[in-house]
Parts: sequence; structure tokens; C-alpha cells
Amino acid sequence: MSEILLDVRHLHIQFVTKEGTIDVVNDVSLRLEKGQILGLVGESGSGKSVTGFSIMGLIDKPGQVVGGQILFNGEDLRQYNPKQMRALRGNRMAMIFQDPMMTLNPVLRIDTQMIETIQAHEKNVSKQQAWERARDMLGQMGIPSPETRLSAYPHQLSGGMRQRVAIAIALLLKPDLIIADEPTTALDVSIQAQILSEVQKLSQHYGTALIWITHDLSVVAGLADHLAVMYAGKIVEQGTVDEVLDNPQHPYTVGLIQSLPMNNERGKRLTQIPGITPHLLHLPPGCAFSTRCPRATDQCKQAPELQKLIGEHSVRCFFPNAAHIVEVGGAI
Ligand SMILES: Nc1ncnc2c1ncn2[C@@H]1O[C@H](COP(=O)(O)OP(=O)(O)OP(=O)(O)O)[C@@H](O)[C@H]1O
Repeated sequence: MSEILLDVRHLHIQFVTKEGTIDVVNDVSLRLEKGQILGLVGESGSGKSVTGFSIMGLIDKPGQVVGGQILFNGEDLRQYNPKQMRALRGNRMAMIFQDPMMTLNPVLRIDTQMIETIQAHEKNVSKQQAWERARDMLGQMGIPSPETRLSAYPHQLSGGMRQRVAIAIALLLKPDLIIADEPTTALDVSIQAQILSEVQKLSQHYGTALIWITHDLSVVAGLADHLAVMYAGKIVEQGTVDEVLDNPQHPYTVGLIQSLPMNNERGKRLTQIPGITPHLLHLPPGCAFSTRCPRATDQCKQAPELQKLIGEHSVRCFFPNAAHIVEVGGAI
């Protein structure tokens, strides 16, 4: 039987700004089994990072989780106090960021940082044992001559190496869950591909589940088992990678897939989703995508619920691509 690691139910997060209260994440539900990889995809500002931060208990004023549940190994993290959350972070769950310096301390050598991470969470591990574990983890992250790199300071490493070290630190305590917020976006494509493949191998090896946040569908297409597509704070489509990519139902997902370079003919301009993401304070009534949507009708002035389709697939649209779908369930 599969074991559910993370079960986010109807998450609702608001930011209070001078202009008004904004629902930055609204009715987001996500499930992740142990060891699974979920790609959380959407344009800038769609609420992906805020969702990730809320799972880690890192939402701060003016933001607030105002509704929903975040169940991790069956326990509701919204009931945890800051001390309990700190113990969980770094130990059972970790986060990696676009900028590895969010994880790394610029004035400490890599070995010091890695040994401290292990010894802060595990008693009875000697310095030598911790050093060996650090060395092995750097090696597994594809870092050549890890012994030498361990005595380096972060600024002595390239951007790609720094990110590998940050990922190695996140993996050191073999957490159940890592949330990766665009960690390869700033790197060149070949280094990005190497890092993705190493992370995928290590996640399988250690049974670590991953939420990989990205605006780039092509990054997660070969990495994730499941995809959730966000638009303006809501999940508009989710399912297994094959369900979503082979059979996209929401017009926004269709647009994201069509705009991938691999789906465009050489020499032609890239296909783009028309229009821009509306500001969250000024969303159109009903479906937030309706102003950019080729399928929109008057009905879309009402807000569609997430509808279950076949398998694990679901979509938030009155007019999914689903002429062939025989069994469309009720709202989730
Ligand atoms: N401190 C803050 N105060 C007010 N609004 C915020 C704050 N942090 C985030 N937001 C708003 O929350 C919304 C979601 O932001 P979030 O960073 O989660 O988007 P994203 O999909 O991860 O995009 P990006 O890839 O640009 O980070 C955005 O509209 C953003 O303006």
C-alpha cells in the first residue's frame, strides 16, 4: 500500500497589503506519497513559492495561512509551534532555493557547515564520521574531488557547484521531503540537466519525496511523477505527468505545453499564451484565466471547481479538452 507523506487540503493563504487583502493561494490541495516527485508549475506570481514556504512553516507577516490543513506523516503542521517546526526543518524536511547562498554561510568552509548540520541533529556522530558522510554526499551529487571541495569556502566554487553543495546539505539528514524552489533556473542548461538527473537518482536512493517548483514545464517533464499546474493562486490541473502532458485538459496547460521550444518549429516565433497574468487584486470574476482563454463563455464568470477526471487527473475548467472522457466526476 502506498503511504501518503504530505496531504495539503484546501490551503488558503492571504497577504495583507496597503491596497487590500490578497488571496495568494486559494483552495490548493496536494498529495504526495513517500519518495514521489511532484512538479509544481506556473507563471511567476501564481503562488508556487508561497505554497512551498507554507509547507515549511516559513510564511511570515504580512502573509498568513488562513485556512486548510497541511498534514505531514499524518500530523497537522498548522498545529505545530515554531520550535516543533524548526526541529522538523532540516531534519525531516528541507528546502533548496534558486540562490544557494540562502543555504550556505559565506564565511564558513563547506566541511564546517556540513559537519555542523549533521551534529546539530544527530547525537553520537563523531566529527570524522560526519566529515566522511559529507564527502560521500558531495560525491553522490556529482562533485569531483569532494575531499578538496570540502575545505573550500562557498565563493571559491562555481554557481553550479554551490547549488550541488546546497542540495547535498539538504539531503545530508535524508529528509522525507525536499521542497526545491527553482534551484536550477539560474544555471546553464547542461548543468541543469546533470543536477536534475543526480537529484532524481538520490531521491530514489534515499526514498526522499520532492516538490520541484518551476515556471518551466520542460524541467519537470522528465523528473516528476506528478504535476500540479497553478494559475493565480489556484491549481487548475493536476495528475500524473503522462495524464497532464499527453492529455492536457486546461487551456492554460495546453498553452504552457505549446509554448515549449521543443513544440515549436525551428525558425518560427515561439507560441505564447496571449495576454498577461492579471494582478491578484484585480482578477476577473469567476475563472481567473477567462480573460486570456480561447474557450471562455459567459459561464466562466462563475468560478469552476476542480473536477475529477479519469485516474488521478483533475481540472478546474467548465470546458476541458475532454470530449473523449467518458466519466467526469463531481467537484473534489
Ligand atoms: N511579502 C509579500 N507581500 C505581499 N505579497 C506577496 C509577498 N510575497 C509574495 N507575495 C505575492 O504572492 C503571490 C505569489 O507569489 P509566489 O512567489 O508564490 O509566486 P511564484 O509562483 O512562486 O512566482 P515566482 O516564480 O516569481 O516566485 C504574488 O502575487 C506575490 O506578489
